[in-house]
Amino acid sequence: MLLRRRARMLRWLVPARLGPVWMWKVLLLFVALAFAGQLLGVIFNKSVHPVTRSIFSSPDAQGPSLGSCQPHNHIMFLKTHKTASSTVLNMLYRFGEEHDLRFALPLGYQLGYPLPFNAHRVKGYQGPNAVEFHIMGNHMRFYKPEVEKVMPADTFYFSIIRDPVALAESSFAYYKEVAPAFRKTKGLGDFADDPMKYYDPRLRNNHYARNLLWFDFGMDHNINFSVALAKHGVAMIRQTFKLILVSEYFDQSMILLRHALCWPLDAVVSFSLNARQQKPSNTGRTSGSWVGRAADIAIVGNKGGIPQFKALPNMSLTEEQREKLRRWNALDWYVYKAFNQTFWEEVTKFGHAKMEEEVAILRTRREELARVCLKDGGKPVEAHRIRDKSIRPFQSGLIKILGYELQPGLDAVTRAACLRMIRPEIQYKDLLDAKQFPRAPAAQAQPPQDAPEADATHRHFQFTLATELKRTFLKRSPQLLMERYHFRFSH
Ligand SMILES: Nc1ncnc2c1ncn2[C@@H]1O[C@H](COP(=O)(O)OS(=O)(=O)O)[C@@H](OP(=O)(O)O)[C@H]1O
Repeated sequence: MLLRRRARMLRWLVPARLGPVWMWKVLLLFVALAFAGQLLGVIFNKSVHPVTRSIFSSPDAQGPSLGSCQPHNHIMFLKTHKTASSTVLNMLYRFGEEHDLRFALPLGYQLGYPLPFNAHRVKGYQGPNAVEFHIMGNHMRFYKPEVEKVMPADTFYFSIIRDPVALAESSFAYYKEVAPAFRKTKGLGDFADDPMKYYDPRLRNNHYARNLLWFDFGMDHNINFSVALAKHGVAMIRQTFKLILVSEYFDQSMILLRHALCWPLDAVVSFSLNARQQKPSNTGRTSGSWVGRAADIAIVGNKGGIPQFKALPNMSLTEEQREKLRRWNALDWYVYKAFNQTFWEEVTKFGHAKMEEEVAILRTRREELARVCLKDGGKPVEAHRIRDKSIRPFQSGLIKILGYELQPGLDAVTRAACLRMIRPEIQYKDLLDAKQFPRAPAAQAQPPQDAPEADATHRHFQFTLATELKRTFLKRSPQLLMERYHFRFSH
């Protein structure tokens, strides 16, 4: 009796809770279809349209129409020092790599700098026009007859300049321990007050301290200033260089460059490379670069577990000292003013409204790419915070050169494109070198040939060498090592 009642209860409960069998069948069919759909979607997306998922293949990558031009691919960029030229070179590296172009790469890391350029400094050079080179852009002291041996006749020449005061700040911070004229000073203001007290034109590496732009363009940077001479220099530059970009108007420069080269928007979107760590000034003002205090210190080593400190150079400048620096760098100041004017004449020809519109598009695109590619919204970070050692920027002197960390979890295509945008110059050159000369020995294994220890490319050699020495030597005498190699380790 009791059993029968329980059985009746069960029969009532089960169908009521679980529903009829046909309903289960329909449900199962739905689940199976949904699963198959998901599976197909994944397979389809991965194997048929992998690229459509990447932000780099969105229509925004092309930017506003360029008309019916053909992209330039014979390009010579004179990479002037401390002018944002590494950011520009990164774009050339990216474009060349993506389009399988051939670079006129240096044997080491610079094209013979600071000696005037010689064609034999190019790796793989076999005589005039024997090999087709597309892009040349590493540091060199310009010397046209030799460049013309390497680059085809239809090459587009361009370069970049920066306000000589800002350039002096950047150069001072970077080459403080390298240029004798800077080494002896207490700070940049001290140098500006009386440059002749510290400057000896005969000393190696002092070109970093006076008319560095003029020097990089291949002219005599110690010659006394006269308007006639300066005009002649400007005319010489104009004869060869079709476009001179201005670091202070970097985004407008990129728009002019993109139209001159007929390149898609993404080719000129970049993240600033080689930036110094910003510091608040003691007056609360920043000068476009950091203005530190004499009391600022950097840890330069570790001796017996005790950190070793060194004072950071004093970078602060009064308005009077800024004016003195303009006078000291009078040739550069003249060049800057002349090409700044030319630049704005070009913008007028291009159209101010159109320029504003395209700059806004460029900035939006950069923000978009930064959000996708970079950790923490693209905030530059100190080298030792970058976990991937292969993308740590080179460190010079006591100041910190910042780099970027990639956003984790990117798909392979996006990651590769993002990585290109933040790969530091030295590592990028190595990568291109290895691609162009697959069986050749690594460049950094060679002893430096180009120039003295100040040569930025040799800094990498020093870095490599010092890294090897680090374990055995640093513990015993970090200070000695710092002085010998002029740089600070980024752990
Ligand atoms: N996009 C953009 N716009 C404006 N300024 C920029 C940009 N990218 C890099 N920079 C600044 O350029 C300075 C580094 O210049 P270079 O890369 O030419 O240096 S180097 O000669 O190759 O060492 C360095 O200047 P300082 O920070 O004043 O030292 C960079 O911050």
